[in-house]
Amino acid sequence: MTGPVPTILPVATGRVTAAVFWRALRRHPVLAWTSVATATAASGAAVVVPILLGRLVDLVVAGGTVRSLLLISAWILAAGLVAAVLTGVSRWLVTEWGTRACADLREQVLDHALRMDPARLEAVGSGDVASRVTEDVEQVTDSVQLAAGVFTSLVTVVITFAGFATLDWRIAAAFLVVFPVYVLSLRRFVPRAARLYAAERQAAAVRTQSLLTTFTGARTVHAYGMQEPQGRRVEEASRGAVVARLRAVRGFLWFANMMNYAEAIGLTAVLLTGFLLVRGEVSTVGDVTAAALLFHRLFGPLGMLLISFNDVQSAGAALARLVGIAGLDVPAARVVDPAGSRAPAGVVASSVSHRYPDGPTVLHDVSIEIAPGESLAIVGESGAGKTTLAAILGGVFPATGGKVWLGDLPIDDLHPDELRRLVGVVTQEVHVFAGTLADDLRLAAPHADDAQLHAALALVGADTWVAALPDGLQTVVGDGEHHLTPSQAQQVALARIALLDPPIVVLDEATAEAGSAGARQLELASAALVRGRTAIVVAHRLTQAQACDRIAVMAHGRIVELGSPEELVAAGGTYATLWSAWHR
Ligand SMILES: Nc1ncnc2c1ncn2[C@@H]1O[C@H](COP(=O)(O)OP(=O)(O)OP(=O)(O)O)[C@@H](O)[C@H]1O
Repeated sequence: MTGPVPTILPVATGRVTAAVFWRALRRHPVLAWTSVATATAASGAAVVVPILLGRLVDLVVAGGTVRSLLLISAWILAAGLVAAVLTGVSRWLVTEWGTRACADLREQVLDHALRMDPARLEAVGSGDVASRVTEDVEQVTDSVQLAAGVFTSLVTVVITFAGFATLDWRIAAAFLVVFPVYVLSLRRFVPRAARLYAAERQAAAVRTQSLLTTFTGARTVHAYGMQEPQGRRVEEASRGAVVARLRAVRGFLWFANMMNYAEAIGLTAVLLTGFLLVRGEVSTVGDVTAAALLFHRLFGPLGMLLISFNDVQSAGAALARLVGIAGLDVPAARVVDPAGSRAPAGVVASSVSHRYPDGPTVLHDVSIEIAPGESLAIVGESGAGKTTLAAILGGVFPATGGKVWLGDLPIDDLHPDELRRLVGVVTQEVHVFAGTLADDLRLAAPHADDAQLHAALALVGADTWVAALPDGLQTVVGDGEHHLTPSQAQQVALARIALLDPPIVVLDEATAEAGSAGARQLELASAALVRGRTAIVVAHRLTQAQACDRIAVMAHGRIVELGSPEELVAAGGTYATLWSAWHR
């Protein structure tokens, strides 16, 4: 049915990352052009200030009049003011531009992460995805300010260098001695930084994964007394992240030092050349002063550009990981016709087999046909493959072999939205989302009104305890809020399915969590949900199986008995033995 599931999420190449980011930037042309225009005007106005200061020096040396000194001072003031205002405006525009581009990308990444094939998500572990949609998104968003700085610095460098060259080309040429220092430092730093930052982000992802595994498996960790080895694993992952971070910082400090050397060399070269030119009377003290001031002005943004290579590399690594998710081949969003979803539909499995990544085959050649409106119970020993088969029939993940049809449609061809409208699944892991109970229920049916929510709760027998909640449907539930018992959480999950009202339901041990009083209640809730639908029920309680039209008995990944409860009891096989034991 599907090939092996890749076990790592892709990271985009530099070219793809740049192309995607460029596309995101181009989506806002007005902001783009106004940003470029104001940044150029701001830099132009700022370059005028040192040039006018040079004039002022020459005027003082030549003994100019007070009026001419005041006039030039007024121009300096005006140019400085214009430069300051325009710089502020351009920074705001560039930040706005970058923020919008990042927001587009973030939405795309989140959308792709949510639409990802669950089998792939399971294979790669949710830690990697979590770290990408949290830490990497945060890093890229934080880098917008940096990118705005880089952009304005770039414009400043170009405009200032042009101003520099108009003063005296020899001084401009002297300034060029800084470039060999820059080039050599960059050539050494850039490839190292790429490696160091990628390693740093990877180590952070490993740490997140290790923490998530520990928290989500906290009960198992406690139950098996695994606190110490698990703690060691987390500690190792954290140490790995710290070491990777320190390596990256050391690499950066070396580079920052090289930038300071370059500044000293550049300023010495400019002043020395200026001194020789003034002595040879080919240039004025004012021009050299202006050149030194321009150099000083140039060095700030130039240093910013080079030093931010550090952060640009780091943000680039994060961006590449985001683009890796944004580029995943996930089904496109489509509007589904809700009217078509309630038509009766059967389920057919043909030669379905399955193996989890790196595991043995746990389902072997399972074929079964469930007619529209028929209910099928799956029973069998622990590990027989009941949950796996139910999950595959419910489209939770695809089988590694064989084919499944829901109604006339191969399950692989169904868009996730269509799939969810066609089949409602309650797995063993029910989750109560943080928020009001009403919000939790409306996840399944966003437009349901309170009366519909109450009706769904009544159907699954939850109306009494919901009525007793402090704020009824508006009670805030979830972690750290009003606690729902496992059986209440199961009922909420069942009520969500009732609201979704799909023609097919897959209920996997919906009664397993509860004590015997609650179990009976949940059994009734499941039975209410099964009525009038095609149903696949993984049944641990045989009374639940007995209420279904047919029962499939599984052992070692195969269906070993199949028939109505009466037929199976009469056949005197495995089910008959189980039933008589249950009855006793
Ligand atoms: N996510 C998984 N990764 C690897 N192996 C798995 C996974 N889930 C189940 N298995 C293995 O697949 C086999 C079938 O498991 P499955 O949960 O489908 O059986 P089951 O009959 O539902 O058992 P139970 O009643 O205990 O839930 C078992 O050997 C189990 O260890």
